[in-house]
Parts: sequence; C-alpha cells; structure tokens
Amino acid sequence: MEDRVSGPKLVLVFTGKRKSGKDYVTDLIQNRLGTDVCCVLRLSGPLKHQYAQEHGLDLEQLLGPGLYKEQYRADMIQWGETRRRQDPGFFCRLATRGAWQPVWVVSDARRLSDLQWFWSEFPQQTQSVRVQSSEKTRKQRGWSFSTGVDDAESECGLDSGVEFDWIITNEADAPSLEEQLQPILKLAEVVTLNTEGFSLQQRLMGDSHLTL
Ligand SMILES: Nc1ncnc2c1ncn2[C@@H]1O[C@H](COP(=O)(O)OP(=O)(O)O)[C@@H](O)[C@H]1O
Ligand SMILES: C[C@@](O)(CCOP(=O)(O)OP(=O)(O)O)CC(=O)O
Repeated sequence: MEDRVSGPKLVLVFTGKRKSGKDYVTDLIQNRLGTDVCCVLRLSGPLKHQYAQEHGLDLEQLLGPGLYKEQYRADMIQWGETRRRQDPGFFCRLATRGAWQPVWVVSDARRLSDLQWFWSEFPQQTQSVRVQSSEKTRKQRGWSFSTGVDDAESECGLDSGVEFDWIITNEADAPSLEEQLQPILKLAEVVTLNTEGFSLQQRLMGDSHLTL
C-alpha cells in the first residue's frame, strides 16, 4: 500500500460537460490500472455529503446517476459556490483526504480554482484531461439544457482559457477510447514503474482489453 505521506505519482484531473462521459472514461482508466494503483476521486462527493446532511436529503440518491440529483443541482451549485468563495480548495482537500494510491483520477473539475488547487499542490504530477462530446451525443445520453446549470460556471468555467494536457473525444465516430487513452495509461505505467511497475505492466499488457 502506498503511503499517503509520499503523495501521488500522477494526478489526472478530468473536466468536461454533463454527459460527456467523465465517469465512463475515468471508470475505464481505473478498471485498467486496478484499484490498488488508481483511485477515482470526485470533488462532488464531499459536497453532496455535506449538502445532504444540511438539507436532510438522501445521499445515495444524490450520488447516483438518476433524476433525483437533477432536482437539487442548481441549488447545490449555489451552495457549493458559497463554500468555494470562502475557501477555493475546500472540496479538493476533502476529496483527496486519505487517498493512498499512486495514481489519482479526479473525475469532475469544473472551475479554474479546482485545477489551480491541484497545480499548486501537485505541480509535477498534475495533468489536465478534457472529455468532449457533441451536444447531439450528450442528448442521446439523456442531457437537456437547463438554465442556471448549463450556462453557469459549474458547466462553463473551463470552456476556454486552459490548454489541456489531453483531450479525449468520446464519440462513436472518434478513434476508440482504447486508442485515445493509450498514452495516458502508458504515462501511469512509467510513473509507477519503481513501486508498482511490474504488476501494472503485466495488467496493461495482458488480456484485459478495454471493452468499448
Ligand atoms: N463511450 C461510451 N459508450 C457507451 N456509453 C457511454 C460512453 N460514454 C458515456 N456513456 C454513457 O453515457 C452516460 C453519461 O456518461 P457519464 O460518464 O455519466 O457522463 P458525465 O460523468 O460526464 O456526466 C452514462 O450512462 C454512460 O454510461
Ligand atoms: C453541485 C455539483 O457538484 C453537482 C455535480 O454532480 P455530478 O458530479 O454527479 O455531476 P455530473 O457527473 O456532471 O452529472 C456541481 C458543482 O458545480 O459543484
């Protein structure tokens, strides 16, 4: 087990609009690397936890993919923004607390302040990744435009002004995710080589092809 004191070897910070496939892609990466090497951290986790407590809501449903969270999304955004204004790193600190794996995958950066926190805490290790899909594809996955959500910083805060290290196009007619993720998986392999390298290398070279 990696000691948290030594910190992560690679921090992949994912961003992308609703239904672009952030959870899908980050789950694929974790499946491929294994839970002993890679953890998926959600900034919205501690946010939903505290919001549910303060408002007497069902946390499991807020964390789930269904319509329940959508009823509260606009208000959660406002609530979270109040917290972030007081302390921009508040949710980043909570989400990363206790993470011990060498590769951290942060699935949901939404604002420049989220990215800045990781750049400042882990300048050598942080890589930003944008997942992009067309509106047509996102609609097929259940997205529809919602005022106060899709026109707010939560969805648009990273639309411009950041040069992402990696861009993943999550579309049926794009190169396969396996192909697009190859260099990122390779990077994870290289940075973890000293401690976890052998088993990870075996896994990446083995028969566990991504099923897309
Ligand atoms: N490449 C893909 N192939 C099949 N289903 C996908 C793909 N990408 C996303 N999905 C599906 O689309 C929906 C939205 O994806 P999700 O990862 O939850 O998006 P986000 O986290 O960006 O809101 C989910 O049901 C997910 O399983
Ligand atoms: C209040 C939020 O944290 C809600 C995020 O919920 P999810 O992370 O479940 O969102 P999607 O995966 O895009 O559907 C947004 C924010 O602005 O912090």
